[in-house]
Amino acid sequence: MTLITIDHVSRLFNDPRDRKGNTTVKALDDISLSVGRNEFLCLLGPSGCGKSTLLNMIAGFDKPSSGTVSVGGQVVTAPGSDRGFVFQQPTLMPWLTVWENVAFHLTMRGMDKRESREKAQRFIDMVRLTGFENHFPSELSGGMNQRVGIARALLMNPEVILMDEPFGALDEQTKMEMHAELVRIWRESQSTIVFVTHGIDESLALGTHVAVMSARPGRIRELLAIDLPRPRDATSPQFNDYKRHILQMLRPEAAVPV
Ligand SMILES: Nc1ncnc2c1ncn2[C@@H]1O[C@H](COP(=O)(O)OP(=O)(O)OP(=O)(O)O)[C@@H](O)[C@H]1O
Repeated sequence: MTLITIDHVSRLFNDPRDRKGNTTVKALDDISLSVGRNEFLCLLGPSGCGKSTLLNMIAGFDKPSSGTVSVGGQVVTAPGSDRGFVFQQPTLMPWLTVWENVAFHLTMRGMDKRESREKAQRFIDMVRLTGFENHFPSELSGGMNQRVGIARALLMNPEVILMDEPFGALDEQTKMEMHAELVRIWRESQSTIVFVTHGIDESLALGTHVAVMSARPGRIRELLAIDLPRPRDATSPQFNDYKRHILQMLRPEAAVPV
């Protein structure tokens, strides 16, 4: 069943180099895409192809210049609690503990401390931070802080989790561990994920689908359904067949001057 529909979406920005605002930059050009419930879609493409712009429009942080984005049949006009967002940096409050960060949205809504603490625990356990509830972000590793950000997004029980290169700053080993954790969390929470990355391996490690985007103006070159068993083996011939296919799609892009 379709949960997210991106229907002929284009996005023009004023060219920041033109102070008078007479020229525009086309970041996205006529994107149409559907994401089914419980799918894990990776948006993959070179830097500047508009991945974050598209994700921000699903989140309701930005609006299309033309076309529409709908989630659950409703046209997106603003952020909403049906969509959780995990940023590249975890954006935690350094003066709050792990559980206070996870429960942030609940306490903001006026829920009492005991109840919000209880609600937060389930998600702290889900991201395997049990025992770290009273630690501060500065006492945790980058990967652990990112888990706090994921738990905070999950707590609102969103239909969709939107993730903008959340593991970009992590080392390879931690990134691989986080991939396994995220797949487990995705299955356990039965959520739908849209995940932005420029890593081919990352997209193939995670996605049920990979939307390969072209360099600016961003278009969908191909939507691939990834038919690989989990846990995914990055050394398997099938994994490398997908990788070769994507590389071939992206290769001519490298030659296009930006
Ligand atoms: N607010 C803005 N004003 C002007 N141009 C913008 C704005 N936001 C994005 N752009 C331009 O739109 C294009 C797409 O940007 P976007 O950040 O969505 O790309 P991306 O694929 O996420 O890149 P990266 O992987 O480097 O984060 C870029 O050329 C960028 O310069």
